[in-house]
Amino acid sequence: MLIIGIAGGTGCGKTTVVNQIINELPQGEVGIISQDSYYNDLSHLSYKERVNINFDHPQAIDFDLLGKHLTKLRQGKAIEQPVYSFTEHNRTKDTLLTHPRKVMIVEGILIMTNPAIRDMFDIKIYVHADSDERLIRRLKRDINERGRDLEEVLNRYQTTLKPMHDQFIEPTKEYADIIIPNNKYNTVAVDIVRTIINDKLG
Ligand SMILES: Nc1ncnc2c1ncn2[C@@H]1O[C@H](COP(=O)(O)OP(=O)(O)O)[C@@H](O)[C@H]1O
Ligand SMILES: Nc1ccn([C@@H]2O[C@H](COP(=O)(O)O)[C@@H](O)[C@H]2O)c(=O)n1
Repeated sequence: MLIIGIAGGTGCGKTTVVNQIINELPQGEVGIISQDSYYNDLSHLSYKERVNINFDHPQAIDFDLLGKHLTKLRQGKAIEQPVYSFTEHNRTKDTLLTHPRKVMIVEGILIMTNPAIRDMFDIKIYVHADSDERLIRRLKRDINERGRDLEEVLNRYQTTLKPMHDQFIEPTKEYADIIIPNNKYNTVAVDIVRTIINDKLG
């Protein structure tokens, strides 16, 4: 199994790049794990308390569970990937049965901040987009798809998102084997990663 980690700040285009990579690859050969599925279970907190959580700090992630799941997948065993709700700020009761594949892609803002998780990646990719571009994308996406408003996104940006990005996320760029510039759609970089994966798939 080849495990590829794809990190980068919010709105840089990780999910989009992953979808572009797997598009045109044989179905059933590549699996996806999203870091968002591994936000800590916050069922013990009220909605009001959950809203105030710093979701951009490494401590917001259940890296133990993510590590256990990646180990199981490497052993050829299926896992029950949690399903996350951005409107509830919590895991749902659902899980997604995720089977091991020849290539597993793990994507998320904080996945390279944890040394044990980082070590599990055979290839580490960092997607870069400038912070103004990321903020614009995030505003549009969170308002259109994640039930947020302008005030919420800007407030979160100033209080946690930007400081956590500078402190924890951007520094993980130094661990990357490949950095994908993504201010514009980057089909060349996507093709290169797809070629590497195709090689592995034989
Ligand atoms: N290169 C790009 N140029 C313009 N918009 C993009 C680009 N890549 C992604 N987007 C858009 O930006 C938003 C955030 O992208 P997404 O892939 O969800 O980022 P991430 O997973 O890194 O947070 C989405 O609405 C997506 O369609
Ligand atoms: N309840 C939550 C949990 C996380 N976020 C934000 O999601 C961002 C990470 O996801 P991307 O798809 O953008 O990589 C992160 O910046 C958190 O602030 C949230 O808004 N609400």
